[in-house]
Amino acid sequence: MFCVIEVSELTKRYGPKTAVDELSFTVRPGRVTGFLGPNGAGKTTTLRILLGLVRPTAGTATVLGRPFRDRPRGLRDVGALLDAGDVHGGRTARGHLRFLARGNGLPRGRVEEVLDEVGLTDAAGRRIAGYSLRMRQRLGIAAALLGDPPVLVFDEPLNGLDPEGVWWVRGLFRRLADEGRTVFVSSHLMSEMENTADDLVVIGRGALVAAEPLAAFAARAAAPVVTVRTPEPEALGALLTAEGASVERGGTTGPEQEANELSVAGLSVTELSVSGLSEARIAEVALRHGLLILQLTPRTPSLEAAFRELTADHVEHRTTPLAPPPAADSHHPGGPA
Ligand SMILES: Nc1ncnc2c1ncn2[C@@H]1O[C@H](COP(=O)(O)OP(=O)(O)OP(=O)(O)O)[C@@H](O)[C@H]1O
Repeated sequence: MFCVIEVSELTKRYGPKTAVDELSFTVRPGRVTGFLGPNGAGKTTTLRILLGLVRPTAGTATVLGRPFRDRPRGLRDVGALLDAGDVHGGRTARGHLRFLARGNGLPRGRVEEVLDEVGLTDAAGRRIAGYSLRMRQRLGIAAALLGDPPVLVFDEPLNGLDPEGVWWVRGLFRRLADEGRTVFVSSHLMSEMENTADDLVVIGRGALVAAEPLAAFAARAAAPVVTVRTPEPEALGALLTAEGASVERGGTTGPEQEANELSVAGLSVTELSVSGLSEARIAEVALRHGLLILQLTPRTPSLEAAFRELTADHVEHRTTPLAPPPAADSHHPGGPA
């Protein structure tokens, strides 16, 4: 299978801090791939390495088979939005895009096309300093589209967009992917990717957590769990496990806490969390063995909850303020390593 972006054993250390940790994944064309991870997971660092702005400590990151630094075609090969705030505020949007077009040997007419595409034509003569974050995001997307590139990389492009803007960006990504381009989009929110991405690359603390189609991630990580309340947890639990389910035992309530007929019978009730079997199958197993079930409640965790759970061990707890990044090998845009 041809993969446009290939990251292999990539590591980036800043002093004692490992920002990216032996990370390997691939990104395919014709798909929108979400690059997900909690804040500080290493997404921006990975994207900056991919775009040749930061040098890795070890490993490789290639675009179309070569490191980005070795690509002379610039914006014609890869369009990127890294930081929407990283533009000269004194320029107009049109001036900024013309400057980029000139530097990349692109025709001037292309500037008007992308301004129109992102809906900035009317505001194109205004200084960028007066732009809202939303307008800057659109301008950043226009710059990424300028060279009509086959590969597009966006760092948190939905940040600061209103619902209409999010809807528009989603449509744009879909169209770009449908045209056969590679669209790689980072976010720290699964809710943003849920209706946007075809594939997911999930990282935590710089390391890979999952790389698979969104549908596979949903089926695996957000599989339905059935809560079963029963006075016969051992027997039922063993039977369900034998049927292939995975069973977790929850709390038990005694007869005095059960405000129903069971309190009369003097039974304690235990809650089991069962995954891997439907409620109908669970009920059928219980019936077949004459076991009493009091309640069967299916629940499907949200994808956001599944993502948070998966990356919970990988969340960086910033209890002390971060030291400003060193000037060399800057984390901030505009300072290639
Ligand atoms: N230049 C730098 N110097 C020191 N540490 C850095 C530098 N750049 C990034 N880091 C650290 O590396 C880790 C990964 O940061 P990175 O910005 O890549 O994460 P992220 O997933 O993009 O998170 P966010 O969404 O918060 O930007 C963080 O702990 C960050 O503080």
